[in-house]
Amino acid sequence: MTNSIIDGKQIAAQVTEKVKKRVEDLKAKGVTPGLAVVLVGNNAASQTYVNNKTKTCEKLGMYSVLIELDEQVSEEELLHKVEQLNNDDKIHGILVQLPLPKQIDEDRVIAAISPKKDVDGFHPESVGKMMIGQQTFLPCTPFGVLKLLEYSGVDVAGKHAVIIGRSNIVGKPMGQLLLQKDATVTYCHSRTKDLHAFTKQADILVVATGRAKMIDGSYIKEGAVVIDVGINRDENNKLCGDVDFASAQEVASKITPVPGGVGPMTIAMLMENTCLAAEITLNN
Ligand SMILES: NC(=O)C1=CN([C@@H]2O[C@H](COP(=O)(O)OP(=O)(O)OC[C@H]3O[C@@H](n4cnc5c(N)ncnc54)[C@H](OP(=O)(O)O)[C@@H]3O)[C@@H](O)[C@H]2O)C=CC1
Ligand SMILES: Nc1nc(=O)c2c([nH]1)NC[C@@H]1CN(c3ccc(C(=O)N[C@@H](CCC(=O)O)C(=O)O)cc3)C=[N+]21
Ligand SMILES: [Mg+2]
Repeated sequence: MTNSIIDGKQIAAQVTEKVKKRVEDLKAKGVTPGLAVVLVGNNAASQTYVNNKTKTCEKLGMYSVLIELDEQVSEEELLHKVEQLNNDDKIHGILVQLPLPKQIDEDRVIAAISPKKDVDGFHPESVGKMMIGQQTFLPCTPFGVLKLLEYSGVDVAGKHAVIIGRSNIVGKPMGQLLLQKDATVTYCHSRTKDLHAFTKQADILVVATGRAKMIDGSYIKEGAVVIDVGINRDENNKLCGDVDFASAQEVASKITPVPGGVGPMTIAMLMENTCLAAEITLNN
């Protein structure tokens, strides 16, 4: 198969270049887009993503604050913090890094974020609007995958898209967004019987399971487009996806690597959403 590797880092750079111009316009009008990232506890992986987010903000001339709370923080304290950020005019976007420790009800925290500042697109109001095709903040990872496909010249309409994974933050919204682009969508998950039978029919295969290298070339139809959302560590502690890249690229026509695929797009779309949030406040 003559395949091409989808360069997520490069496409993310193109997306953020456009955001940078919008940030300059906003600043000329007296508004600096601001993002608050709330990190509870000191999970090493979360720390990396969170650092990427605040670094990218700075590069684009955006304002960013990182709020680090103790692993033991109470739900009440966290909700109080979110409320402060909701009322802070310098902050246009709020992201509470997931997962949260077990004493905290994630649904309550997400629901407490003002939908106007919900740049993750996880609030029930945002999810509902997305479902019915109304303008809203789209969740960054699936939104980033749509952009990757668009920039790579993959036409989604009429294609069979198979999503492995049905989480609220990746799999579920991914299927909805592809459906809105006129794909025929199949969801697979841990209870799916005969996964092969479904994946082998996929023109576009999106893998978001959190299982290192579980999808090898044998699951993939010749010429399919393969999008690997997974971020895992392999036996040598090296970053790897949910797809076994070496065997998958033998059969795929286009494939995303890990790192350098979906991850950088997630960050780019977060920047775009934050910029959009600031533009909306300026126009209201
Ligand atoms: N690149 C990026 O920007 C991002 C990457 N990620 C990464 O993407 C991956 C998925 O994340 P997330 O959606 O949050 O994970 P979750 O653990 O919330 O969901 C995993 C999904 O995969 C399904 N699944 C698990 N094992 C299998 C299996 N053997 N066969 C079929 N389906 C299976 C589960 O099914 P069931 O529902 O039945 O349990 C579930 O729906 C992780 O590696 C994560 O680190 C996540 C967010 C952003
Ligand atoms: N409220 C919330 N919103 C999120 O968007 C969210 C979250 N919680 N919790 C965790 C997941 C994971 N996630 C990633 C973001 C960037 C990379 C990323 O930048 N990856 C790079 C490098 C990764 C590295 O070097 O470790 C790459 O794949 O090339 C990865 C994963 C966002 N998430
Ligand atoms: Mg919890």
